Amino acid sequence: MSNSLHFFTPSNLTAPKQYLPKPSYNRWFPEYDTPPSQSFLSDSSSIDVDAVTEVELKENGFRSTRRTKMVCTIGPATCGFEELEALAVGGMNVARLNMCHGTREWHKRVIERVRRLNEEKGFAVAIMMDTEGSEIHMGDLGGASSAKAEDDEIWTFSVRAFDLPRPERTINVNYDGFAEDVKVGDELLVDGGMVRFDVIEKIGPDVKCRCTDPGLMLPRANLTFWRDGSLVRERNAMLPTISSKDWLDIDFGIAEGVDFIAISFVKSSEVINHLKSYIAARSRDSDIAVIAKIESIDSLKNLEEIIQASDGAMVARGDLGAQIPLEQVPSAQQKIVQICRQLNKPVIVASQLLESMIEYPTPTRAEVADVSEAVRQRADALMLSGESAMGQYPDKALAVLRSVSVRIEKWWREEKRYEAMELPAVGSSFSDSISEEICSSAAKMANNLGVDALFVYTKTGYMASLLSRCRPDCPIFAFTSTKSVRRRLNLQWGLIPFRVSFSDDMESNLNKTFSLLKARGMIKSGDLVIAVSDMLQSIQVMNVP
Ligand SMILES: Nc1ncnc2c1ncn2[C@@H]1O[C@H](COP(=O)(O)OP(=O)(O)O)[C@@H](O)[C@H]1O
Ligand SMILES: C=C(OP(=O)(O)O)C(=O)O
Ligand SMILES: [K+]
Ligand SMILES: [Mg+2]
Repeated sequence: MSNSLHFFTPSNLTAPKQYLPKPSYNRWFPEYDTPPSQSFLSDSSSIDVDAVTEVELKENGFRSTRRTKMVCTIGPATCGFEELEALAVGGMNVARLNMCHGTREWHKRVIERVRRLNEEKGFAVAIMMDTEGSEIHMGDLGGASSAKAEDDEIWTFSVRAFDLPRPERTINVNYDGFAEDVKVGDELLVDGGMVRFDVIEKIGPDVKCRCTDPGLMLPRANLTFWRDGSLVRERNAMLPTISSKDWLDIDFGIAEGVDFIAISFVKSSEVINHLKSYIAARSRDSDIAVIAKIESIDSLKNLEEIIQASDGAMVARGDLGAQIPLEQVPSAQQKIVQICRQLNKPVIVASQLLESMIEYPTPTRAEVADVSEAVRQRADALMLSGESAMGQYPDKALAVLRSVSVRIEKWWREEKRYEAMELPAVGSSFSDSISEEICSSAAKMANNLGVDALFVYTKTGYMASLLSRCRPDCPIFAFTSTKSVRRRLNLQWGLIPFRVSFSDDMESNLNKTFSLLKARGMIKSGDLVIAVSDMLQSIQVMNVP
């Protein structure tokens, strides 16, 4: 059975495509026992599918496959091949490298391991490089894992570099103008208020401070200072969003072919546009996506233009919570997630999701509620930071994200709890508008007809993102012909990306993918599927033969 609706654009009106040729399945029938590594040869009869997704699909069935994607920050706890593999098995879709920490050599080795994992074990883990940015932070504590400040203690914050061992109660600050900028009487906050000091005296490059709220300070913790109840940010506004060290890291990221570059402390859309042209001029395929981190007051002011210019955004609650009152972070998160959805950009909710799991094997009830809320908001992805980078239980933390996601997504579908979100038109051309209409109609049909899966054939990934944006009840199988597009689609809600070569002939594409997926036990005869593509603007409803 096959029903199709066609929407002709001016271009395909003049050259209508031959449609509905006779199906021929056997040609495409793959070997059952091809190990993932061998299916990576880009011959036309192979399909690349994430080994973990395949297992999840078979275990949970179509409908209960996880829709929310997972990003893990890689650090000392997870940089080894086996630890990376454990995260990949646990469902990590994107590995994040935070350039605040470690050397380029260290990051290069991690990238190589992730690549090897993908090649040898059939994963499609994407890589995100996150810039350091030029905000003020402490030094690395000379190798110590933390420093404890007690009430009333006097500590020295200084721009001087110290010889090791680090003098007692002394903290190095990365920013040369620090001692000039602070004033006696300012309040100095470490990591958004985890530890607080009053500035009591300035002696040349040294700033003496009295601890007013004791606590643990971690290496390279963020520093902000407050005067008369407001954040002092004049100087920060003058620092470049992308520092000279960041540009070197970006060159490194381009050379390594990372999939995403996340930019810290974005203030306006200009820097995003600049970086995008920089990347386009330097990387041949220019398929590195740029993610804007929303973590400053300025980024909140220019939210829409920043998100519009970017390929995605991150709600970076760590620094955001240091710049705006904590009680405003949840509404900012809700707003950022909503704008991203409306502008069709993937959004990551980050920082402290399962903070207690850095030390403990189970999360707090409040953390589970926080993760649930992000899933309920239908964010594209959740991110682990310290939990996976340096925590005791990275795999357990990932398992919590996974199980909470699957549970909340199911609850949402069963209870139909979604408020219908108004999705404004995002495209600029008539053809784009048609694609949007096709995707929203296909998603609606999929919900109303209770289909098993949406199939989308997409060269650039755009059509897949439009379907994802509708957050349909069924999973979306996204077929694309390049590895890089497939890895990038990994960040988007509900997409199960496959790499497969296909032609302009939809009927043969469908037959080919049906038989490839049937052979792997991922679909079966009789399953109801709705298919769309960006080559032929049509919606087809069909049972798998
Ligand atoms: N590449 C790395 N090398 C060493 N430690 C790291 C690395 N990446 C992350 N970490 C550790 O994990 C913690 C949490 O990571 P993240 O949230 O990305 O950084 P930050 O705390 O600087 O915002 C860091 O504070 C640091 O202790
Ligand atoms: C993710 C964040 O950025 P970073 O870890 O680089 O400070 C954050 O501030 O929440
Ligand atoms: K960073
Ligand atoms: Mg940050």
